[in-house]
Formats: sequence, structure tokens, C-alpha cells
Amino acid sequence: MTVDPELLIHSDAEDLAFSVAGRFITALADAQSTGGIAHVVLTGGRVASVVYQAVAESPARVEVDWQRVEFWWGDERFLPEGDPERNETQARDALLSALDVDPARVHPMPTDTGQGAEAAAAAYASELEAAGSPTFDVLMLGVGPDGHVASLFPGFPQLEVIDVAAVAVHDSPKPPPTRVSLTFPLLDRTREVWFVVSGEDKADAVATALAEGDVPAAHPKGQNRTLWLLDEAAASKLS
Ligand SMILES: O=C(O)[C@H](O)[C@@H](O)[C@H](O)[C@H](O)COP(=O)(O)O
Repeated sequence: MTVDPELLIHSDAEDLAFSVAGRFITALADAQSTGGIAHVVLTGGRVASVVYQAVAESPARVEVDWQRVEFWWGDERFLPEGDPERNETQARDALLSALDVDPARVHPMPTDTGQGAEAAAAAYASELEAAGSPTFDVLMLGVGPDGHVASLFPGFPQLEVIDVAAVAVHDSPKPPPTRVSLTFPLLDRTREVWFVVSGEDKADAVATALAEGDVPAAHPKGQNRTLWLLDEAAASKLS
């Protein structure tokens, strides 16, 4: 059963980032209090990076046992290890390096070692299965101006894929061109889906998605909650 989206609108990008950081810490602490291990799915992009920084700098981070958090990614730019453009690199620099995480519980999508993005996607699907195909506690998503989420872009065939957990994406309209992404069924295998969106350039995509229009961001729904965590600029086209 999925529930209607909830909107929380913040004055600006900084207020949004600090609010999401606090919510993130609380959600992980709550998940640990009931289930022991918390599973979270990270996203890429500028807004996410600011949120990660705010988490890393928050005094409240001590509320979470970071050794008992499993970190997954919703998508990845398919690049060599350590490439600054990888979502993994961004998350390690802004968040993970500041926390006492268990390296065995950090699951980046494969780097480009010449094996191809299809093999990387299959390997990630296998890693998720080997981990017991967990339901994620929190899945964070940025939203593109075109309404993409993760690396699921409007009009791309990956939007229709429901029989595998992860797919390769080529010719992405957002560089770099080759990516790996979770599919919609995996994005929905989540207790709480959070869309974290800032900026006027996203306002049309936000309004279209919330009106159940034809954009990828209209699809992901949490099993318990779907939160749209916005700043006023991103919410400016909502009636
Ligand atoms: O690999 C990526 O770029 C992200 O996963 C992508 O889905 C991102 O979250 C959105 O494009 C929003 O990015 P911004 O926050 O930078 O606008």
C-alpha cells in the first residue's frame, strides 16, 4: 500500500539541507531502534552533496550507530574508481569519510574497469540479492529539470524495466553519458522515498510529478511515506 506524497517546503537551499540532514539522522536512528540495521540509498547531485555535508557536520550524528548502516546507491556515473564525478566519490568526500562506517556495509555501484555498464548493473543486482534483497529504510532522490530521478530519464527504455534490479544507461542527457541505475521496482522497495529538490529550475518538474504527469519523478512511492522535501524555489509552480 502506498500513501499520498507529503510536501515539506523550506525557505531556501540551506534550510532544506539542514532539515533533511536532521531528518536523515532521525530516520536512521529510528530504523536501528526497531530493526538493528538501517539500509539507506544515496543519490548524486549538488543538493545531495550539501545534505551529506550537513549530516557529517551535525552534532546529532552521534545518534546513529554508523557501523550498522548499509549504504547503497540509486544510481552511479559509470566512471573509473576515484573519479570526482562519481556519486560514490561525492558521498565518500562529503559524508562517509567523516563517519565511523563499516566498509563492508558500503556498497558502491561498480566502477568502470572495462567490463561494461551492463555487467556492472548485473553485478549490483547480484550484490543486492546476496544481501537478502533488503527493503530500504530511506531512499533519497534528486530530481532533474526534465523530471529524471536516479538515472531514469524521460523517454528512455529503462523506465519500462521491471524484471531486474539495476540497468545500464547509455547516452544520458545528463553527463556523463554512461550510467548504472536502480529500476523503478527497486526504488519502490523502500519504506520512505524522499525527493530532495532545490531551485527554480526544478519547479516545473516538481509540479508535473506531483500532478502525476509524465515524468519519471512521478513514479517512485514509499511503502510507508513519500516525502517531497523542497525549498520555496522548487515549490514555486505548485498551485
Ligand atoms: O547522478 C546524478 O546526477 C544523480 O543521481 C541525479 O539523479 C541527480 O540527483 C539529479 O540530476 C539532481 O541533481 P542536482 O541536485 O545536481 O540538480
